Amino acid sequence: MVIVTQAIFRVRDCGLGKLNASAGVSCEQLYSVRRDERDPVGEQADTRPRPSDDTAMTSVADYYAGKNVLITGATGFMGKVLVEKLLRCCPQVRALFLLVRPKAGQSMQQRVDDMIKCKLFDRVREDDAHFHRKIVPISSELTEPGLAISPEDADKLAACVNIVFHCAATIRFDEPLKHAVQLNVIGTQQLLGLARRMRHLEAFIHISTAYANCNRKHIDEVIYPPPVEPRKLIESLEWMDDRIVQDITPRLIGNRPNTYTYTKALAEYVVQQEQDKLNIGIIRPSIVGASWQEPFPGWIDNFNGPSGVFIAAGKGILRTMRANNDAVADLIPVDVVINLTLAAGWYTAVHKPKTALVYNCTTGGINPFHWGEIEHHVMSSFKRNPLEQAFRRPNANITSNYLIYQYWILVSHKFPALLYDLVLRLTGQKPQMMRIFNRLHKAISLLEYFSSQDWEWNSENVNMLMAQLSPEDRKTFNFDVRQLNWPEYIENYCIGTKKYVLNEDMSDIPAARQHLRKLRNIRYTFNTVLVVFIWRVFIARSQMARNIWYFVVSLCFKFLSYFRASSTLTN
Ligand SMILES: CCCCCCCCCCCCCCCC(=O)SCCNC(=O)CCNC(=O)[C@H](O)C(C)(C)COP(=O)(O)OP(=O)(O)OC[C@H]1O[C@@H](n2cnc3c(N)ncnc32)[C@H](O)[C@@H]1OP(=O)(O)O
Ligand SMILES: NC(=O)C1=CN([C@@H]2O[C@H](COP(=O)(O)OP(=O)(O)OC[C@H]3O[C@@H](n4cnc5c(N)ncnc54)[C@H](OP(=O)(O)O)[C@@H]3O)[C@@H](O)[C@H]2O)C=CC1
Repeated sequence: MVIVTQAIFRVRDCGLGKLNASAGVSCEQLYSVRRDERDPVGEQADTRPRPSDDTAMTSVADYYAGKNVLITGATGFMGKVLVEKLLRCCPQVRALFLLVRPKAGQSMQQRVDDMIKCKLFDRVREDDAHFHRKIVPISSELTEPGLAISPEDADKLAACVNIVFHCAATIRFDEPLKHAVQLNVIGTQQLLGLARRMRHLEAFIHISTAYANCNRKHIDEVIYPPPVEPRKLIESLEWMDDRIVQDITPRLIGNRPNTYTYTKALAEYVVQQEQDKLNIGIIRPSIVGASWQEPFPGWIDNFNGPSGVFIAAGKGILRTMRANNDAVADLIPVDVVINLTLAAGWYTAVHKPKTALVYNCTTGGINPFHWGEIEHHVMSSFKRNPLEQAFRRPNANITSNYLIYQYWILVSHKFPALLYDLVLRLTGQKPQMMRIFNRLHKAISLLEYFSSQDWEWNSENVNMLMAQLSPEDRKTFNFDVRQLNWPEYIENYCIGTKKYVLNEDMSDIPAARQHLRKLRNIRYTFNTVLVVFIWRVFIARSQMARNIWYFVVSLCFKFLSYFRASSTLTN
């Protein structure tokens, strides 16, 4: 409560801040500190923002040359890809200021060091072994007053930053409303407050979601009126205790499925309020999946959205899910989203649109693919490239029928889990399968809203942006999803979950295939034993079943004798 109150005061303070508020520390002073220890290019780099007349004709990479970029959420899935792409394709970028919080006993510096060691950065490392010198981590917790940035750092940022990419958010579908508001709405307000202090800011790019307005079927590239005035909501949450907030959350979010989409809609409105003072672009990606092409196909590092479902299906745990076979699966590769984001940053800074431009970054209207097709390709891909130690052979079926779904949950999830746990108990081990299934059921129940229906997104601004790019930039910052070959993409996606999420070795595939064959044989044996057992029980109890059995057996016998006789005659 105290945090919310302080945050609101801070936001109000920020609201009074003037665009050119004195930062107290100059950009040169910042680099006098950083240059010695980290930034060898600092001497030559030009920190002054370029006038838009000069930049109007520049390429995207040229625009970012010499710029100081601030990124929130850089340790997240999309943030990492953004950092990588900027460093690789805009090598003249001056510095990347990453707002990072210490987490799980690690300092922000350790977290950034770990992040840049990961495979995602291999290509950047090849090009420039010292790329880390351009990265300047800034300690920040977005839910704290003033983003918990030290006054010195805040002054430095105000003096230097040219472009802001705001990626940080809570993307959990079960986030309590208060926390979702604190991060997604108040955090955004506070960042805008800081942005208003940035004397050389040219663009503020906010990452939203295509589902911010999922209560509508047709979604244009406009900011719709918010479900509630954010200020009023923030004021109310200030005095309400968590229990009350929990009780009223369903009524507040109305026909949106969760606090995530609700708070992202509020955040868009909050960002829009600044369009008179800042050059703003809003990116709305749909369901962000593994990379399509860059830095290499299939890169993914988390269980969010479809990735967790694919892995659970590949491991043979997930056998069914509620989804509409014919609904459009609006997946968008992460590299496409990042390319569009960087291009939008360039366009916003150079062309300075009068109002905030929204970019619906989706595939459904351009190159549609459906959940039924996804199911087919995911299953066949995991049969070709199996995951290690699968629980059962991959075989998931999606259905939109509630009763069929419940039937499969019982027969294919709960019954095997009970059986497996029984075996574990009997062998003196801790039962675990039922617990895993309960967590899986919670996850898929939160996703089914998105897989059971489809939406139509207008993408005029995306088309306009593409038309503005030079042919060269259209290749380097490619977001033309018409070229996306879905079966190939899904295959790489599944392999990516194996390699990068589960850290499995591709050389183990023969052993994994052998394991699947073993599971198939176990299944055949189990099914045969089951059928014989049921039949035996049935025969023992019913005269009619016995008669049918004798009839079938005698028929088979006659059939065999006939064949034997006819083959003797022909010989
Ligand atoms: C072949 C079939 C084709 C059909 C395929 C249809 C796919 C249909 C996708 C629609 C997707 C819409 C996406 C909207 C697009 C945005 O705008 S937002 C971005 C997406 N955001 C998310 O996906 C966040 C969703 N996740 C959550 O909210 C939380 O992780 C959950 C699901 C509530 C679970 O929270 P938790 O219990 O606190 O714990 P957490 O550590 O997060 O995860 C617990 C377990 O659930 C598992 N899990 C987490 N996420 C998932 C997941 N997505 N799936 C499975 N398991 C998961 C974890 O692996 C973990 O397992 P264990 O390692 O414990 O065994
Ligand atoms: N993934 C998807 O399918 C989609 C995502 N989006 C949007 O894209 C953006 C990025 O999503 P994605 O990369 O997938 O999300 P991730 O969950 O992977 O990353 C979230 C980032 O936000 C940071 N963050 C969270 N809480 C705080 C905090 N209190 N203070 C500082 N930083 C914080 C995280 O830091 P830390 O590492 O410290 O936790 C992390 O870097 C979000 O705005 C999301 O709404 C939109 C559509 C789809």
